[in-house]
Parts: sequence; structure tokens; C-alpha cells
Amino acid sequence: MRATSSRGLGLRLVAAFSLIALLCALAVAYYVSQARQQVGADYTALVTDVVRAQQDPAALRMTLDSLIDSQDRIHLEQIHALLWRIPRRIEGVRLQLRRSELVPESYGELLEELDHVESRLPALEASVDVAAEQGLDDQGSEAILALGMEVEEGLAWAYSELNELVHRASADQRQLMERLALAVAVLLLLLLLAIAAVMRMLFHLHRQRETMRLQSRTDELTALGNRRWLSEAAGEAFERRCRHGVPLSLMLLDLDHFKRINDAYGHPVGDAVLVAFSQTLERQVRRVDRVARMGGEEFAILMPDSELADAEALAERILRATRAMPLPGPAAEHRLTVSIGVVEAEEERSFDRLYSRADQLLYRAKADGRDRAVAGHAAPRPAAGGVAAYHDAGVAQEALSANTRR
Ligand SMILES: Nc1nc2c(ncn2[C@@H]2O[C@H](COP(=O)(O)OP(=O)(O)OP(=O)(O)O)[C@@H](O)[C@H]2O)c(=O)[nH]1
Repeated sequence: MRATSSRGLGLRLVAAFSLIALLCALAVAYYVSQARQQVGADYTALVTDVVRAQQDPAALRMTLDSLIDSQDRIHLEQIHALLWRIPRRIEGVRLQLRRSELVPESYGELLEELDHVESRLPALEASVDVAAEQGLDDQGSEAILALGMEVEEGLAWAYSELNELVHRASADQRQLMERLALAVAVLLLLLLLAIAAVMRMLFHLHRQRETMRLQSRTDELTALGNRRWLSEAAGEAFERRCRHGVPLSLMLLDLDHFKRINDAYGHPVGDAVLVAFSQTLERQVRRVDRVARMGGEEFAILMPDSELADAEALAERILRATRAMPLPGPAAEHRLTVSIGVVEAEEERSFDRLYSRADQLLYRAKADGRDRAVAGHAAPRPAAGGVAAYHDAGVAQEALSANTRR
């Protein structure tokens, strides 16, 4: 029996699941990369400004050290340049702090220190201006040094604290984002597992249904299709015939004197003979033909795309193969024969009508002496001389001559 398998559905489910899994993996990868970029972008500008601003107290410290060594005017110019740069840097850092996600309370004290430093700058500038105008003496140097050190220490402390604060916040945020990404990944994984479980369940249910469907259409002994299966296959074949006008033939087969095998060798041997016969049938037919056991020792073959002549030829082959068939075990000496009725669909639109016509011809094959096939058209055709005759001469003749030889 050839039946549709659930492999197609399985492949579709696997493909759908793989696609969902791939989309989820891409979404997680995209989210993680975006999260990382976001964290980096938030603090990069602030860190850059702070690092750059940290150069100011270092430069001021160097200039003041140089001023201690030599009271040169050039150092005054350098301090002057720094005094122009320091407030701008402080302003830049203030701006970045306001834009950042940092809690204002966390850097309030540092801003106060920067405010304080800024408030000391005019005094330092005034001392530098006086020294530049009146010449650099010890008293002027001391005033510049005292104010400069105060500014330098205030800046160095504020910037170094700020630097640490930003790095800490950045690390915290990065860790938070990573945990979030991990949580999303775990959730997605759980979702995928749930989808996989549902798909597996659906697949399992589908397979169970398919198995039950097959079982209800399969003959248990021979594993051929049963009457219901053949009737469904015939429905499809009739539809094709109506739509495309392709021929369709049906053959009914009934083993001759099968009761004798049962009586002589027992029911199990009879069963084995039925199985062997079903295999013989399957060897003779084409892939498109449908072989079924209709019950007892009666079989049927539905032949799509076959005209009566093709069906007759197959019947002939089956008659020969059945006679030549070795029977199992104790029945080895027994010779099996079969009677066959063959029809091609003509006017009828239903399987039952076609079946009934084939059954009549099978009955006639039995009545004519068994081990033969009788093929015929829907209505008896007038033969020469006006006598109604079936179109069965070739096959029936073959069977008859074979019978005579025995
Ligand atoms: N071993 C076995 N025998 C079965 C099975 N189904 C039906 N039979 C037997 O098949 C036999 C059919 O007998 P009959 O209907 O008299 O037909 P026949 O003996 O083949 O004679 P003709 O059909 O007239 O040639 C009976 O003995 C049934 O018990 C089965 O599944 N296994």
C-alpha cells in the first residue's frame, strides 16, 4: 500500500523552526551590539573631555615648577594661555555632565570644586598681569605660586574624581546591559524551546493521526490497502478521469477453491498463501496501480491511465504468475489459481457501479470454470449474428487453453 507520509509536514516544521531560531539569534546579536555601542557612546565624549581637561592642572604644575626654578616672563605667558583655556575646559566638562545619564548628586561636589577653582582664576590672572607689567619679583612669584597651586590642586582633584566616577558608571551600565542582553537571550531561548516543544507535539499528533488513518485503511494480514482505501483512491481516479479524460480500469480477483487450502493445511497456511499472493500481485503492477484486499480471498486492482487492453494484459500476467507461484510450507505441492473480472470505466461515475460490473464478470469467470479472466464493456456488444458477447475472448481464451493443458 502506498500512502502519503508525514515527512513533508515534518520538513516544513523543521524549516519554520530553523527560520524562527535564526531570526531570534539575529535579533539577540543585533540587540547586544546596539547595547554595547550605546553604552560606549554615552560616556566616550565625557571621558574624552575629562582626560583632555586633566592636562590643564598637569601643565599648570609644570609651569609653576619652572617659575620656581627661573622667574622668566615666558612662564607668565604660559600661565596666561592656561588661564584662557581652563575655564573653557571646565565649561565643556559641565556641559557633558549635564548631557550624561549620571545622577547630579554624584558629581555635585566636583562641580562645586570647579566653581571654586573658577572663582580663583581672576585673582591669578590679576597677579600674572601685575607681574607682566611691573616685572616678576619674589613677592609676585609667591602670589602666583600660591594661587596657581590652589587652582592646580582643585582641578587635579576634581578631574581625577570625575574620571573615576565616569569609569565606574560606565562599567556599571555595561554590566547592566550585558545582564539585560543575557536575560533577553535566555527568554528567547525559553521561547524557542516552547515553540520546539509545541512543534514536536503537533508533529507527534500528526504522526499519530496519520498512523491511525493508515491503519484504518490497511489490511492487517497482507499490509495492502483495504476496501475503504481503494474506494478513496478510486474517488481521486474518477475525478482525474472526469477532468482530463484519462482511462481508468478495475480488476477484481478471487482465489479459486481457497477453502480447500484452509481445510487441507489449516488457517495459518491459508494466511501465508494470502500474503504470498498479495506479494505476487504487487510484483506485477505498475507504481501507479492500486492493489487492495477487499476481504477474504478477494482482491482488487485499480489501474489509472489504463485502457481495457492494458488491464487484460495485466490480468494475463497475473494468471500466469499465480499458477507459477510457489506456495508456502505444507501447501508447496498445491497449485493456486485465480479468477478475474476486468472492466474499464465508461458511463459510470461511481466506484460502486464499476465494482459491481467487475464483480459480474468475476462471477462469470468462476462460472466458466475458474483460472481465467473475463474482460468486458459496460453493455454487452452485439457480436456477429446479433448475439450479445463480452469483449473477453483474448484473456479468457488464454485461461481456457491453460486449463486444458493441465
Ligand atoms: N486463512 C484464511 N482464510 C480466509 C480468510 N478470509 C476468508 N477465508 C476463507 O476463504 C474461504 C472462502 O471460501 P469460499 O467463499 O467458499 O470460496 P472458495 O473456496 O475460494 O471457492 P471459489 O471462490 O468459489 O473458487 C473460506 O474458507 C474462508 O474461511 C483469511 O483471512 N484467512
